[in-house]
Amino acid sequence: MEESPYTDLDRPPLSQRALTRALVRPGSLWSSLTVVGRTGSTNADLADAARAGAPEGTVLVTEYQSAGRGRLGRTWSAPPRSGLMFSVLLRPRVPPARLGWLPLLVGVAGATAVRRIAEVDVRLKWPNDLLAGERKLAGVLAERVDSGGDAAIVVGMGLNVSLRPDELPVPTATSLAVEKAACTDRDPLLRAVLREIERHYRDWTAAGGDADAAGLRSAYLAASATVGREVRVELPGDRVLTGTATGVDESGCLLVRTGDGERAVSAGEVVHVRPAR
Ligand SMILES: O=C(O)CCCC[C@@H]1SC[C@@H]2NC(=O)N[C@@H]21
Repeated sequence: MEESPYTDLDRPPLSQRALTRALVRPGSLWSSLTVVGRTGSTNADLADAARAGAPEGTVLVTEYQSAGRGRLGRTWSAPPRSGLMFSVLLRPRVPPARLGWLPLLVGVAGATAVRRIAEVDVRLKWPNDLLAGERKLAGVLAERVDSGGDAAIVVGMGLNVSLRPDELPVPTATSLAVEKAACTDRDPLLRAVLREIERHYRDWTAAGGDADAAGLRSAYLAASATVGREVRVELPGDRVLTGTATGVDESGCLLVRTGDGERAVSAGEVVHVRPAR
């Protein structure tokens, strides 16, 4: 088996038993919760499980990933037990045009949980990066899986928890420890994130994926660090868009007012230029 490049195991493990007892209950969205010591990517594992017919609400958590996936073809890595890295399998019955709100929903849930448990003031860079100041604390990757029938979507989150400054993957990243969080215990953090996802997901699916009716758009805008700012958006295919971010549409696209009118962006890397006046 491929060895981890890290030797520092001076960090407490997650408790599958306690997490399962707290989260996997009759009537709960979460149907099973598994913690593994290591894997390639929890998103890849749950995509395989989805194709094999795994039910909605399957949760996979890992202490270490050797091939963690990020948005836009990037990677995600962290020393063992230093972060929260998990994926959930969801099968939302909402119109396909509204599915773009699901990763935003998970971002809102993460931000709420981190604020409450860790007492760190986080905001969301569109679509769903959790920022402390302008530095990235967590990211979300949603991947659609073709498993026949309803849409199956695997949503994964990586949250930097106890990484020291020298362990951060890039200078623009941060961790709860670096931000002097009130709590860096991953069990309560994971419980809070999953409970927040469940709460928003129930409201959103009950509203047929309508982000306004579910109160999701207002929650997202309240947490947004992007809307109202001047932005540069690096679009797929080396194109760049500049303008002012004005909102998020019913599909979860970022609306940007440019010199040529308003554009709806469905994918890309946002760079905050400076506050809009
Ligand atoms: O900001 C990003 O680019 C998204 C990062 C998402 C990382 C998480 S870690 C758990 C899950 N499994 C993966 O392979 N990726 C996501």
